[in-house]
Amino acid sequence: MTSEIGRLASIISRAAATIEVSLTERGDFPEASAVGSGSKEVLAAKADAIDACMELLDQLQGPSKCMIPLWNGASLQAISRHHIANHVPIHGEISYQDLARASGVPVNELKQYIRFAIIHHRLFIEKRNGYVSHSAGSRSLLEDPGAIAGVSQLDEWYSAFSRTVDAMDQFPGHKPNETGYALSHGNQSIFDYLSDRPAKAKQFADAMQFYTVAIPEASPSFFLQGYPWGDLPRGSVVVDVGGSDGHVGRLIAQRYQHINVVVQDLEYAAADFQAAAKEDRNIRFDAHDFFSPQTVVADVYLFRWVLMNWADEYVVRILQQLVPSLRPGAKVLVNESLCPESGSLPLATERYIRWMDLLMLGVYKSRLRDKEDWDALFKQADAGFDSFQCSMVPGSAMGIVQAIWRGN
Ligand SMILES: C[S@@+](CC[C@H](N)C(=O)[O-])C[C@H]1O[C@@H](n2cnc3c(N)ncnc32)[C@H](O)[C@@H]1O
Repeated sequence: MTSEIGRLASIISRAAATIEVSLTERGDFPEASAVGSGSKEVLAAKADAIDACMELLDQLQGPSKCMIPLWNGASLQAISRHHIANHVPIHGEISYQDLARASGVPVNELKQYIRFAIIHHRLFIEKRNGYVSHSAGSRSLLEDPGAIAGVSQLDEWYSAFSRTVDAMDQFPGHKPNETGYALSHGNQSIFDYLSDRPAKAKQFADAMQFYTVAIPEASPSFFLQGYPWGDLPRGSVVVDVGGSDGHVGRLIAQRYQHINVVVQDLEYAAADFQAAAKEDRNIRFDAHDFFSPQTVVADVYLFRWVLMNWADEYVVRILQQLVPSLRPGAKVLVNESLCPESGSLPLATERYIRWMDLLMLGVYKSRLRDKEDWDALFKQADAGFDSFQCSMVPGSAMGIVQAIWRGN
């Protein structure tokens, strides 16, 4: 009989063989190319290997070690705040002393941050003792604005994580300015904080886009494929509510040119939308606060990664604001992770979803929801919402919730 450890090891070795064949056939073999690309078969093999590796590691380490995560966000905080990657030459290396002088970070602390990042985040390499060079990851912090924003945003969140329980103990309610984020950001809710700081707002919008690329399970491509956009009649209107700079609305508009997309967000996002604008004619931006009555009559109202930012009482109010513009047959779509039963999903997927769930708690005092939660919220918002459907998109960590307005 094979032990659990043997079973996991053989999953890994079978998956590795599939990946290796594909890489050899493609002729590119550096380890980095194993990330994020490949045929359906290869992607499935990678997912199997990742899940089995995580499980095997935990089993080998045992319960005590699992209780003590070797995690500390200070290294990423320092690297991002002090733009440390910018001071490391693209080719070649720099001594810790010179890097300390260039970045303004004291040399001993710099070594601590960088050596943590090398081993935990695969950022930088020390090919020669005392000299720092770029890894693929740290180089992206030099060249890729999305990666820079994504890591900088983690800096904002890290302080919020550490105040999550304080906020729960201090404030029994769910107001956006009574969160771990608010406690660590001058008692401002995240959206008030961003409204007052355009550069941080841009960073937030860029980070949202980066996480959809860096975390393949969160890619909007699943949503594009998993919903029958092509069946919507010519001239249909889709409102992307809380659509930020329009990065998802633009994907819909570009792929389905017969649809007109209206991206709505707070005033501050208008500049980000304009900056990201392409030549598309079938998309526009409207400044709109979703706590005020909806003014655009549309066929579909989309909330992607939006309602999970709000506690139940706010979600009900947001949905109610749609009612004046809803016509029979109009659809409301929610695209975000659904709260799964414990142990019901592959390990890596569930870990990502639980991370997201606690992020929602720390930053917004909100949560991810399951099908029953969504049914109840739509019914509470208005009895005119009907025909609930709730599904996970295969391969993704995101769900699609749909309610249809039958009228009142
Ligand atoms: C987590 S982001 C998601 C953005 C985008 N839908 C995506 O998928 O990346 C939430 C968005 O809700 C917007 N938002 C927050 N409060 C809002 C309000 N009262 N009215 C309209 N948009 C709001 C924020 O500005 C932000 O762009």
